[in-house]
Formats: sequence, C-alpha cells, structure tokens
Amino acid sequence: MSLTVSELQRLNAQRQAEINELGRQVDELKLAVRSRDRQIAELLSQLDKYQSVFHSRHRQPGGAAFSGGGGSISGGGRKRRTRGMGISAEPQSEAALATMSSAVKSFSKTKGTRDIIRQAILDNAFMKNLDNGQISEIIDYMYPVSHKSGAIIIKLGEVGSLVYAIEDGSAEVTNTKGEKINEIGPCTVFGELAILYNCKRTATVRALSNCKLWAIDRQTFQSIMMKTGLMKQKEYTSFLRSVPAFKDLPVETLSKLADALEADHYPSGEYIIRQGAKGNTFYIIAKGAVEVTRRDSTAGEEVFIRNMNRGDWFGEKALKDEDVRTANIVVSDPSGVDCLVLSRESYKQLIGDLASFDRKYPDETAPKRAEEFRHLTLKDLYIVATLGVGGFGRVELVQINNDNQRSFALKQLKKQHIVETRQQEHVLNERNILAECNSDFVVKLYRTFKDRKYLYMLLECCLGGELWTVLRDKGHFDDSMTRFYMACVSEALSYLHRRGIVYQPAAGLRWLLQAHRLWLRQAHRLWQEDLDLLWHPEYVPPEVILNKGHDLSADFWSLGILMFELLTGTPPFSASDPMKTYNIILKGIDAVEFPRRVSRNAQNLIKKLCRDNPTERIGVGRSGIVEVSKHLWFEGFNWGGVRSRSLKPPHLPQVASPKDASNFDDYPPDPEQPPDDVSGWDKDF
Ligand SMILES: Nc1ncnc2c1ncn2[C@@H]1O[C@H](COP(=O)(O)OP(=O)(O)OP(=O)(O)O)[C@@H](O)[C@H]1O
Ligand SMILES: Nc1nc2c(ncn2[C@@H]2O[C@@H]3COP(=O)(O)O[C@H]3[C@H]2O)c(=O)[nH]1
Ligand SMILES: Nc1nc2c(ncn2[C@@H]2O[C@@H]3COP(=O)(O)O[C@H]3[C@H]2O)c(=O)[nH]1
Repeated sequence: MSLTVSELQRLNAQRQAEINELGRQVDELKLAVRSRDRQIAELLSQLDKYQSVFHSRHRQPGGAAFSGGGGSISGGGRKRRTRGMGISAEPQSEAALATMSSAVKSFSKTKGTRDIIRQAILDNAFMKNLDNGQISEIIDYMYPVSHKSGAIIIKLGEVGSLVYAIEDGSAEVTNTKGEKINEIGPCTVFGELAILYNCKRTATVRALSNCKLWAIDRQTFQSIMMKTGLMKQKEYTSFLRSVPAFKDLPVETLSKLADALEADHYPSGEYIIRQGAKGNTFYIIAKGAVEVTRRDSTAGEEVFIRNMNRGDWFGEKALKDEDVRTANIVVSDPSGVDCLVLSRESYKQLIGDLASFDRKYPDETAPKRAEEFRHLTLKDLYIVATLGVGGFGRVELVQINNDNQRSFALKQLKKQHIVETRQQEHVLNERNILAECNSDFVVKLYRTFKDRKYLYMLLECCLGGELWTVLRDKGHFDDSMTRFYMACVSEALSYLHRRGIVYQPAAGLRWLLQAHRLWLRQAHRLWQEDLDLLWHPEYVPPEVILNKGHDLSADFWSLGILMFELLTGTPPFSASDPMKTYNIILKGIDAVEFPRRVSRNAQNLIKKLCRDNPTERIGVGRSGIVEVSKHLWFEGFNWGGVRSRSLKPPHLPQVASPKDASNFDDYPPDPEQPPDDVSGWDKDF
C-alpha cells in the first residue's frame, strides 16, 4: 500500500501532536514527582519529630509529655484553640503567669519580621494550633540571637531552654547517628519539641550559614502557653459584659461566646477586612480603633465611612446576606488593635439570629437596587433588540428612557403558559431567589412587573452571549480556559449552596458571558418534585433518573459534565434521544472513554465529580466546593483573581456598546398574543 505525500504529512503531523502531548504529560508528571518528594521529606521529618517526642516520653517516666487536656497535638485548622494541646506540666500557677510580664522585655520588630515569625509558627505542626493572641505574644517576647556558620545551635540530648524562629540563614538537623534528617531555612521554628514536651533535645541543629534567629525562653513561652482555658473564659466574659451590644445576652450565650472567641492583634495600618474579599469571621474590638472605608464600584475611590472602637463589632455582612466583604476595615490606632474573633459557624450558632446584630448600612445594595427602580414602569422601557426566546417567552434588550449608558434584559413570561405547565411555584421561586442573590456570579434581578398577559423580570444584561456559542466556535477549550470557567461556576455554586440553593443543573451550558465574565443565568431553590421536567438529558445525574431524589450533590455531578464538555466539546453521555442518554449515564463515568487531550489530572477530577453515589462526589463534604478548588488540576490557579475579578478572562467577547446585541442570534417578531390571565396566582410576583 502506498501513501500519498499529503497523507504522509498528515500522519506525520498527527504523530508530532502525539509526541507533543506525551512530552507535556511527562512534564506534568515530573512536576508531580517533585512536589511529592518535597511532601515526603516534610512528612518524614514530621514523623521523626513525633517519634522523638514519643520515645523521650517513655525514657522519662517522670516527664509529662502529652499531658494537659488530653487533646491532640496534631492537625486541625490553623486557628483551632490550644486548650487541648499537650504541653509540659510545669506549675500552672498564677505566680508563674505573673512572672512573665515583668521578667522579659519585649523587643521591637518590623512588620516583615513579625510576619515571618508568625508564618513560621503557623507552619509548625506542633504550634499552629495556638491562637492568634498567643502567637502575637510569643512574637512580642522573642529577642534576636545570631549564630555563625558552622555553630551548633542545639545539641541533641541536652536540656533545652529556648525556642527559635529563623529569619535568615539555614541549618541542618542531625540525629543520634549523626545522619542528616532535615535542612531548615528562613521562616521555620525549631527547638520547640524539648520545650513543649519537657524532654531533652531530640536532634542536633547546626548553622549552615550565618543565621539570624529570634528566640524565646522556656519560662516565658510556657507562661504564654498556659494562658488558656479558664483564664480566657473569665477575661472574655467580663469584657463582653462591659460592652453594650453584648451585656444583655443570656449568661449561657456569653459563656459560649467566650469559649469560641479567639484573640488577635493587628498592627496599625493593616486591613483587617478588604472589601470584595471572601469572609468567614466576625470581629469584636477589644482594644484600639479601626476605620471603615468603602470603594464605590463606580467611583473606584476609597471613601471614609466611620470609626469604630472598643466594644464595636463588624464583619457580619459577609456571614449573612452578602458573600463577600462589603467594606474595608483598616487599623487606625497607632498601637494597633486587639480583636476577639468568631468563626462563621460559631457566629451562626450564637449570634446569627439575633435582631440586634442585624444592622442596615446606607450603602447596602439590595435595598438600593429596589430603591433605584422603584418608580420605574414598563412604559419607561424601550426595546432595543431581542436577546433570546425561552420556554415562557422572549427576553428583550431594553433601555430606560433617556439613559443611553445602561441596558437591561427584560424577561417576559406568558402567564397562561406558566399555568398550563403548572410552573407557578417555580416561577415565583426563581423570582425570590434572584432577588435575594447578590453575587458577581449570579445575574441580578432589579425589578419585576406584571400585566394581564405577562410577568416581567428586569435583569442585569449579559451582552457577551452564551458560553456554548464560544465553545461551539472553538470546538473545545484547553485546560487553562476551562479552569477559568470552572472557577467562575464553582464560585457561583459555592454562593448558592451556602444559601441552600441548588443551581438548576439541567441548565447545563446556559451560562452567559457578561462583558468578560461568566454568570449563572438563574438558580432554583431546592425543591423536589418538578425538577426533572427541567433537566437537560446530558446533565441528569443517575439519582434523578432512578428517582431517588437529589440534593446539592447533583450540582457537583453537573459540574463534572460541564468540565468534560468544555474540555472536549461534547458531554460525556450523549445519544440521539433522552432514553438512550439515560441508559449511558447509568453505566457510569468509568465506562466513558476520555479523549487523549484530557489530562490525567482533569480526568481524575471529572471522575471524582461524577461518582454514581452522590455522597462520594468531591465537594459534598463539609468543606464544600473548597475541596474541588484544592484538586491537583487547579494547582497554582489564581482563585483570588477570579473572586476579585482582576484575572484576565481567556475569552473577551466583543461588546461595542450597551445596545450591542451582536453576540446573540436574530429572532423574528412573535405576532401571537397570549390570552389574559387575571386569576391572581401571581399577586406576589
Ligand atoms: N440576563 C440576560 N442577559 C442576556 N441574555 C439573556 C439574559 N437572560 C436570558 N437571555 C437570553 O435569552 C434566552 C432565553 O432566556 P430564558 O431565561 O427565557 O431561557 P430559558 O432557558 O428557556 O429559561 P426558562 O426555562 O426560565 O424559560 C437565553 O438563552 C439567553 O440567550
Ligand atoms: N527530631 C527532629 N527534630 C527536628 C527535625 N527537623 C527539625 N527539627 C528540630 O530540631 C530540634 C532539636 O531540638 P528540639 O528537640 O527541641 O526540637 C527539634 C525540632 O524543632 C526532625 O526531622 N526531627
Ligand atoms: N457595608 C458597610 N459595612 C459597614 C459599614 N459600617 C461598618 N461596616 C462593617 O464593615 C464590615 C466589612 O465586612 P462585612 O461586609 O462582613 O461587614 C461589614 C460591617 O460589619 C457601612 O457603612 N457599610
């Protein structure tokens, strides 16, 4: 058989593409191996540390390592409290506590130095569970120490008296056999084991270069460590009793609050909260003052709003109706500010429902939204073009008379058609959800109207067109482009899920592009019966096909389908008719052959999202969508850039003006007039 030149060229090009792809896969694997190697080294060192402490405990029957509270010394979030942490059993007397304040002078340090030490502590498995107040205090009391290259800083088997943090330089750690077990550099704590667990030094530490260190002595360190439990309870309860916002709360709530609060110190000029960032914490000012500032999205300039002092609280907005911080909080006190900080969960349990903490600010968007359009009537709107035709009617691009700068989408729904398809509740739901949502990733609803024939929704307009149009033109997206859209969708889902809303996953690719970002078109609150009417067959999770009911985990299935579709151009399960599609879906994702261009990591994530068993899907756990964002496929991805909208999107739709509907198809006018419906079911719309 002979091949023509052009066939040979084609074959050649194909081979070359395969070689390139394999090369890319090799690079990816090399990277993964390197990162594993690092992980292994870290884990080995950790293991050695645990073993050292454990052995020393057995060698020293009198030693009380791991005593005190019986809690674990490992793991946990960076802010977990220290009460349970096993520290050495030196006398926990008031007298011991008292000596520390006067005994050691605090050395001034630059913010940079403080940050390095703080990070070093947070990176240390044995110390990261200290609370912020304790960490700040340890930093306060550390003093400078330097060692020349080659010097022995710590000698194995000796009694230790200092805990160190490295600001500059590096050191090697060796064991009893003189073998090197670790090398440590800047931003590391060492020498903590002998002090924390009251044992002899478990290793030798020798400077490999000139080292600039910070040290704290055993007694001061231990005194700070002991400032936990009861002392804190008493101190915090009496503080809360002294401030108006809290003094009338039931004793039980105060005591629970005191238990859940953590102290933190912020230096002058620091932004405790940044507008637009995600927030999970609530703050009470214990000492010092802050300034509230806000950037108006149009002006872009940061404007002073108010001062807040001792007893004031802030940060509730991001935990309530908003998802992100609505203002900046900047430390204005020259000597910094001390705050007591509450996590989202504790806030919800203890304060969330109290009316006295439901403050309204003049800048709030939702009321402002309603306010601005309150007097608008349908007659004030004129139609520029048609954007699309949906199940219940047309969506028009409209402008408000005399305002050429903005445009909106006006969604019209034929009332009679809603009744015929028994979607009344669904439509009312959609309205309520959209009105409640205030996220950059969900289309905003500004106003609703109704007349005898139609319901109307005045929506934020997304002139970039639909995502699937872009996909259709490009065939498929590469990893980086897909990552961007997956991140936008994940952000939207995370916003909705926190409010108990399931995105109508059926909508599949019906995501709209606004200027240069992605918006979820609409969302539906979790309701059971009628959803199956609304699914796109390709996106239906198996539990819906099998009529087993579904919940938020359905969205993770759909997210996996979306990822596959973006990467390959077609959904993983698709056939000529829905029944056939359902049959393929029930065979599961493992039966799907992935095109080669889908990388190993991408495949892995898709398979984790599309597990048959909803409870096994990545993202359904307690940490929610964060679990997805931590998957290797997203490694190094700039999530902050997506959230703050500073990341340049991979596709920038052309939109010339607020009137430009060129990213949408043309729709002929619809001459048909639906009949009137004045039965009144829509009175709340
Ligand atoms: N806010 C908007 N901005 C720009 N275009 C929009 C907007 N909302 C809808 N469209 C366009 O109009 C089309 C129809 O929208 P509509 O919401 O009626 O669709 P649908 O998917 O059938 O929803 P439903 O099931 O509620 O009828 C969309 O596919 C989209 O192209
Ligand atoms: N045992 C042990 N100590 C290590 C390791 N890496 C760093 N170190 C530090 O070396 C220090 C020696 O003194 P400590 O036992 O007080 O605390 C020890 C740790 O802080 C390691 O892999 N094993
Ligand atoms: N949006 C807004 N927030 C304010 C104002 N005054 C104080 N704040 C607090 O600033 C905080 C910023 O973070 P959050 O949005 O979580 O919660 C906000 C409020 O607690 C104000 O006038 N407007």
